[in-house]
Amino acid sequence: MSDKKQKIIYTGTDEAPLLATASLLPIIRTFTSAVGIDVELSDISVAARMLGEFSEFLTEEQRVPDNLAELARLTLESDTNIIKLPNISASVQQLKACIKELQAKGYALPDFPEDPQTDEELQLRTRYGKIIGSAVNPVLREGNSDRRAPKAVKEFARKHPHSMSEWKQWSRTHVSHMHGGDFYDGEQSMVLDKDRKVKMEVVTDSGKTEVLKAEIPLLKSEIIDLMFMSKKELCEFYEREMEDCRQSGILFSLHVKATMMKVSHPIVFGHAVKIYYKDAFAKHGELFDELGINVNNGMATLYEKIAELPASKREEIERDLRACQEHRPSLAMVDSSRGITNFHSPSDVIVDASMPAMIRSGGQMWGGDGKLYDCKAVMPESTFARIYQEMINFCKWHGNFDPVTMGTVPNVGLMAQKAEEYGSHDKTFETSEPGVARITDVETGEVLLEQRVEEGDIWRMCQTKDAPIQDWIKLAVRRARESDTPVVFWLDPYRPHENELIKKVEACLKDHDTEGLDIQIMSQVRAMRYTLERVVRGLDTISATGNILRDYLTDLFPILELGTSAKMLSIVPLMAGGGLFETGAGGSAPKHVQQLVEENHLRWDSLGEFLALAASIEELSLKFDNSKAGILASTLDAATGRLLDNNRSPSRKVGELDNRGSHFYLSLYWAEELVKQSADKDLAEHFKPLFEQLSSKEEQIVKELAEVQGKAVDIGGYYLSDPELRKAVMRPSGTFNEIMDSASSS
Ligand SMILES: NC(=O)C1=CN([C@@H]2O[C@H](COP(=O)(O)OP(=O)(O)OC[C@H]3O[C@@H](n4cnc5c(N)ncnc54)[C@H](OP(=O)(O)O)[C@@H]3O)[C@@H](O)[C@H]2O)C=CC1
Ligand SMILES: O=C(O)CCC(=O)C(=O)O
Ligand SMILES: [Mg+2]
Repeated sequence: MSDKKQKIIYTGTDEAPLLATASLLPIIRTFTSAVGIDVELSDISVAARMLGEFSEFLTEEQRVPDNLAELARLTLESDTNIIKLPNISASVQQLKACIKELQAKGYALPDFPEDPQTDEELQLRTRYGKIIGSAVNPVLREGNSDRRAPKAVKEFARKHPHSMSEWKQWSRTHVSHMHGGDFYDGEQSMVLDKDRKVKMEVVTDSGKTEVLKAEIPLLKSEIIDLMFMSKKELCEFYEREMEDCRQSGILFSLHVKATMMKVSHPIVFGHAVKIYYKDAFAKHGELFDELGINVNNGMATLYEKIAELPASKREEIERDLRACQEHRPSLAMVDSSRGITNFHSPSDVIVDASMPAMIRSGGQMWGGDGKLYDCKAVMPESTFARIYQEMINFCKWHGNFDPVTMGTVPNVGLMAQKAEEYGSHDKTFETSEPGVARITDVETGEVLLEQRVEEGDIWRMCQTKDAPIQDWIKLAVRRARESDTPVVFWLDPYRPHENELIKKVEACLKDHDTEGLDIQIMSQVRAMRYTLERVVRGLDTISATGNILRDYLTDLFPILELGTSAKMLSIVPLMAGGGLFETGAGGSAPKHVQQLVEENHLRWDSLGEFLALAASIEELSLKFDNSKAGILASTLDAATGRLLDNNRSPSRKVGELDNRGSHFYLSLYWAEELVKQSADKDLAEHFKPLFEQLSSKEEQIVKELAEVQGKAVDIGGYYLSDPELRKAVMRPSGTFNEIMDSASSS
């Protein structure tokens, strides 16, 4: 065994995963300390990131280190091993709520400048912008992604299938996307002939040259793309689709990813809201501007701002908004009991999760009356929307999928170094004047790519470096070999960017041993159809995709196959040699916190954490030749399998086993598996007392964990809860705590 320090960095995040960590982390440490592995907690919650960014506003004692920057640095080192739990990708509303909570707790943070005017406000806006949206994952992802349902999880889903609503052939649900004027339509792409520095600029019709990004360093062989979305065509599209939806009497639902596409999608969302409430905006637009209302952040901000107006004015606006609804389609609801529609916030409906949920529900979403209806799922950008229509066609024809018999679709996703659209937000702009948008070589003045844009168009540049592409292809070949499963590269030859990728894939595959492997390249719609034909026959197919489809497919298939993406194994082999282990592919489940606070029951399932932990320990065992760690990893996997088989996962109902109870059973089974194994006698001896105590006290511990439920609890905050209160709530069994604490010190 090597002498180097063996360490796992476990991320402290937000909401349900953070609560679960208060219970699980001490348990993990009890086990890993026996094999020489340290587990260090690194707080990267929204609150911690905010405090890290604005230290100059804080007192000495209030300051915290910039943990995310440190983790980003570590991803470039070969020994790094990080377990990354889901975190909040904050909307503006969430950001403001976090600022308010921290200010109330005595942190003198500046207010969020909603409508920045002065230089100082613009600077603050930029700094807060770093915390908004998907600000963690892209920074840590210095590798491509390998996401799959582990065998035990898939088998469990087959034995205990989740509910699936029926698809009717006569369902009117469908996807609507633009057929022109979108990013797909206007894309241009090129591969760099040499290292260059470029700038992004618009030469306006009025004769100005606006430099929007002064210098972007590019490397030889990387792919760059230039694309735009026409405001005019987007608005015409919305108008047409809203009218079509009204006539057909189904729900209008808009599916965007405003968290990850944090510049473009709020704008795309805002236009939908403004078209829907067109007459009210025509009448009150000036007042809305004066009030600093920006509906790109959702109707919630509008209602909040007009609440400050005199009652008569507010009522007039509300009446006018309601009048618009009369000749518009009904909106899909996020929470019909509270009247929260799809337009409330751009981050309430997140496409990767919302479309699978709709497909799982037989193509229906909730209407304002709390009943389910068919819907028009609007995804303006056509590039990836078509895969959902293909799946809907398949469901209408074949009926819903059956989790008992369906095959599995693991994914190998190109995402390293902010690949493709998901790395483009610092290179995305809304044009203020018509002109020519172009990418120009800073040194030679050579124009590499250019296209015409009009006022209000969204234009952007995407980058995909060559090393991540080569690594992605290698990973796909490796996964095909290791799992003996066919791979389909989902690449569309009609899209310039993907056409360049196809050339690279074809060339690179020649350098790999692909003897006996089934590797194909298909455009997205064909790839979906091909994969689904196999899925219904119980056959497995790896999807090798770009970054957006990685995100979409690793929610879509897991939600259909397993009921949730939280049960996925999600590994990011870092290109520098380390490992990033993401827990599941799901989010941070805000509803779970509400339930805990109201009735002291946490239904968060830590299965994703268990799977990631085993993979993380396994990697350390290989890297440091630590055979004991290898046993710890394999016994953890065995314990997780038993947890599933014995139905010790959290229940949704108060009074029944919850997250904390499932952690107890994991400890019990893990200790037992360690005692049962014969490969390392010392390890078996070490864990024997722990196993004996846990098993003899099982009844009492489960009773203590159940007894506390049913009453409201205080964790001292939402974004910055109190660690002591969190610990008290999440570790309520004195008997269990005593056993675990004494085992870790022994
Ligand atoms: N990797 C990351 O860091 C990611 C972060 N996010 C962020 O998470 C937040 C919420 O996103 P949202 O789209 O609502 O998606 P979530 O995945 O958080 O939740 C959707 C629903 O899935 C179920 N669910 C998800 N995970 C679990 C789990 N571990 N145990 C039990 N049930 C689970 C819950 O259903 P039920 O209510 O029925 O219990 C939950 O309400 C946002 O801030 C988003 O940006 C989203 C995706 C990935
Ligand atoms: O970082 C985020 O906001 C979401 C990430 C995500 O959905 C994913 O990687 O699957
Ligand atoms: Mg996702």
